[in-house]
Amino acid sequence: MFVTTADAKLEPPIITVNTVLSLLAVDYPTHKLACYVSDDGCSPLTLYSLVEASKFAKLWVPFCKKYHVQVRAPFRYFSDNPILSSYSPSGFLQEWTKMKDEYEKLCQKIEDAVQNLAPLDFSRDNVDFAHIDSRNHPTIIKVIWETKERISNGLPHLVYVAREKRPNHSHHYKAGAMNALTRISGVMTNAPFMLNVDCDMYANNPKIVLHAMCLLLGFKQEKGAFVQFPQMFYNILKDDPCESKVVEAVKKIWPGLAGIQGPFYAGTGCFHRRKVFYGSSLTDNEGNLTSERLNKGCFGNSPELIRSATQILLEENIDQPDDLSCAVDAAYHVAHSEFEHDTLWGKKVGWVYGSVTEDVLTGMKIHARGWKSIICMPEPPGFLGAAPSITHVMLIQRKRGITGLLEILFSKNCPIFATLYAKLEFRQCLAYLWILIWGLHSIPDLCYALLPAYCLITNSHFLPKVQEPALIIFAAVFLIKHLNTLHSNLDSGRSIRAWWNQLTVGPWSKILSLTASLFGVITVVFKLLGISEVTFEVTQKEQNSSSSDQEATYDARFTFDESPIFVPATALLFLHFTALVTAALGLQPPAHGVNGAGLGEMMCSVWVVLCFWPFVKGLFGEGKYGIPMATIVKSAVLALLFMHFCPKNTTS
Ligand SMILES: O=c1ccn([C@@H]2O[C@H](COP(=O)(O)OP(=O)(O)O[C@H]3O[C@H](CO)[C@@H](O)[C@H](O)[C@H]3O)[C@@H](O)[C@H]2O)c(=O)[nH]1
Ligand SMILES: [Mn+2]
Repeated sequence: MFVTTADAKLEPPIITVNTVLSLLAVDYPTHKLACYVSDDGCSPLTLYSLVEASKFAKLWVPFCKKYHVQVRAPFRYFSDNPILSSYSPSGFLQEWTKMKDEYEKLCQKIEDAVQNLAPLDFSRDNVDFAHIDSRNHPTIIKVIWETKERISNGLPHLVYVAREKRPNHSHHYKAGAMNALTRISGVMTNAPFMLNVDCDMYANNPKIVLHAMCLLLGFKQEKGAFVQFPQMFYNILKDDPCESKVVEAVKKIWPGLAGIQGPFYAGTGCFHRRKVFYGSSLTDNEGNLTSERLNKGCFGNSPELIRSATQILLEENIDQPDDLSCAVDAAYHVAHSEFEHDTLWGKKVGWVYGSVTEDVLTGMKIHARGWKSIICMPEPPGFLGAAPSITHVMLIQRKRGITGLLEILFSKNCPIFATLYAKLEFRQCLAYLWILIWGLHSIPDLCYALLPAYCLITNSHFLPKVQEPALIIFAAVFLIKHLNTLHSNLDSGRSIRAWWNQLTVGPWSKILSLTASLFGVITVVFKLLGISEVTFEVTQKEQNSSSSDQEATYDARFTFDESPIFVPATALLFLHFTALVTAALGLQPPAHGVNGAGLGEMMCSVWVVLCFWPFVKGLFGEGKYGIPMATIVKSAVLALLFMHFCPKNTTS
């Protein structure tokens, strides 16, 4: 079980701790489990929090198992009061209260450490954390808890890992972290299956491992490379228009994919077959695994790793070390920043490098070797995470996503090649293309958003006039589109209210498109031109335990900063204001006959302004709710430039 975290500030340790606790408490023989936490931030706070959490886990895990607790992430569990029915076993309430006390103490300790109130006690290990720079440090591996006795109802192993980082070595962000974890766990415990989650995705269903094992084991012919649980969120508001997208994906697109080669790998909430990461193809029969493929050039210079990989590939019995500490030296060796040098890691072995959406890329490479993937949607959902509630975070996330997907599209990893030269099925390829070109929508979106303003300013038209019957076609398209969303909303059991939100806030998708997606496209163009590098910006995570206190509306959540990402949309708005004023006052000389702009263009222009309503509010907002002056000036300049280049209509 792998958990990744990268920054103790953006990803508060208490969130990671909750995820880890929910994993330590799953229903499965514990001596078969181990939990590894990768900390790319190399923060003593994270380690301290995990050490404290492991002490709490000794009470928490037995409590969960004794009372069959469903949600085993304490912050979620304690956010509801216990349902005390006549069935509550005697003593439950006392234990519940005690557990809640203990959890609050744990939170307090972590909070104190974060606020720098309590000195962190690393008397044994302080050498490691002295003068740590998170971008330049040696490997730190700490076995926080080790199950000595092989009993099935104890605590799983818990290991903290901060892989070596050096400024002159690319660490490949999350993909690099996953590869380091794969190797470290390979030499330490070498389980044939690996679960990975982001630090904010807790296990919401204690039976997840059993569900996944049912799908991965016990078939005569194994086909499934990984079992993906859909990415779901706990803090989605009622009638949230963003939810409708998620629901649609889960209800329609994922099951659709399941009929081809299976769902995409979503980067979190996924159980992988380890041997797939070691390069095994579906049709490889054991004979293909010659020792030549298991050499240093492939896996790197670690005899322990090669031995463990051999056991996995040949499906031999796995010899687990009696004592994890014996394996720590080997683990340090494989976590070295230079270890991957001249090996196939990141290419044919492990998570694939070359995109900030390493998940889609890695999943595609697995499908290209002929494997299938499996979707698993138990009730209650397997994993839940926090959806970003501030727009700013959403924009970063979307921009990174779009960038990563386009990186794949414009590289040798493009799925078309995988279909032509490897085993990616044609329809699966189409599915990948469908998602990879997502960001390119922003270009037509931009053109369409400019069109009405352009027409009003130059007094030309793109729509038929009111009296022309052709207008019906346009009106009908508009109507049908919205009736269709209404239908799909009602179909998935959501209210008319949700549909209305989608209609009014739905233009959000336009905002995202003309801010984040557009910048994603620009980032990729810059990368292709060799002007700049793409980096993985980690998103801010927050812990909101109950959704009821989140009555905030979407507009109220819209925050701005100096980032250039807001410039195009603001400029667009200025343009439409100018256009509408021009048209209303009839400042443009009328064009010949019926060729001028008409009601249609006006309505479209108003519609664009409505779509960007949060920006209109932003113009008048204050503090983080207002668009900064610098952005306004830049946008105004951009809008003026556009108007300058509009062809002038001269009266003749
Ligand atoms: O250098 C890094 C950067 C990130 N992470 C971890 O990567 C995860 C995802 O980062 P986050 O900022 O939360 O990005 P999201 O957009 O929420 O992530 C989605 O998109 C990513 C890229 O497609 C996938 O890797 C994730 O699994 C998927 O949840 C987090 O656990 C981070 O700690 C690292 O371990 N090392
Ligand atoms: Mn995330």
